[in-house]
Amino acid sequence: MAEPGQATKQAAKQTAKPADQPVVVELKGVRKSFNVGLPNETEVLHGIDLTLRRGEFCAVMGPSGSGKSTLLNIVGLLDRPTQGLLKVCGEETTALADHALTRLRGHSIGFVFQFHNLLGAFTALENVLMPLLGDAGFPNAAMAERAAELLDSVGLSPWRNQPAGLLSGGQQQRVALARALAMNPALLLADEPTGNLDTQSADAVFDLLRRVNREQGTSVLFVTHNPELALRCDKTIEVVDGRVVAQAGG
Ligand SMILES: Nc1ncnc2c1ncn2[C@@H]1O[C@H](COP(=O)(O)OP(=O)(O)OP(=O)(O)O)[C@@H](O)[C@H]1O
Repeated sequence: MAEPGQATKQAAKQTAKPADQPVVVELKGVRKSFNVGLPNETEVLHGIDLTLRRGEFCAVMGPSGSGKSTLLNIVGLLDRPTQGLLKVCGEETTALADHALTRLRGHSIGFVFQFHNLLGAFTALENVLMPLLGDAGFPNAAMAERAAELLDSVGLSPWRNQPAGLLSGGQQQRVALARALAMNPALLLADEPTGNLDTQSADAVFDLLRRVNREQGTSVLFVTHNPELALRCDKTIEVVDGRVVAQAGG
């Protein structure tokens, strides 16, 4: 069992990415409360500052209930901060209308979750096609080709016509990653994508994330409870009780 802070200290020793890359995500004093105005109002994030640059791969660690998913939901524009500033891909988001947030999210952000939310009765290929469809009712040849390429890039070409529900957990997570990459997002948010997998499958999914990050310059926020995987990231932040208590690397 790693000591608290060990992962962040060791990550600091790793080589940092160049600091002159453009900023993809910037949070300043972000606070989040739930049940605002009700007797059970609770502040879960207490003023988070965070900068993520193009091509940076940042682990987010911290105990259960510390606010990691809440933070990812805010960065992913699925939820709004109660206070503070959030810039995504250079756009200040806090004053944006819902439809503008949806547009920015769709073009700039890919999500991979612990429970990958694939449609089990649909094939691997169909799952990857979903975000490419947009308003189109049916996929065109270019969409089908892109989905096939994405599945190939995660090593799943032979399984493209398998119903997703029949694939192994690791394979399903790779389909989820291919789906998240469909729109070529600048930012990938991964909330414990390896949490449900055996060590070998977790390593394979992590290696894929790392490869995408290195080859395409995708910035990644990667929530994990696994200190060994955190050590392989460019930087690590530790969130405890809604505050960033340690930051290393970057
Ligand atoms: N919609 C909500 N309404 C009220 N409280 C919430 C809501 N979502 C999260 N919380 C609370 O916010 C706190 C932080 O939750 P969050 O899921 O962000 O933690 P976490 O660090 O991701 O935990 P885990 O590692 O277990 O996934 C918890 O106390 C949780 O109960």
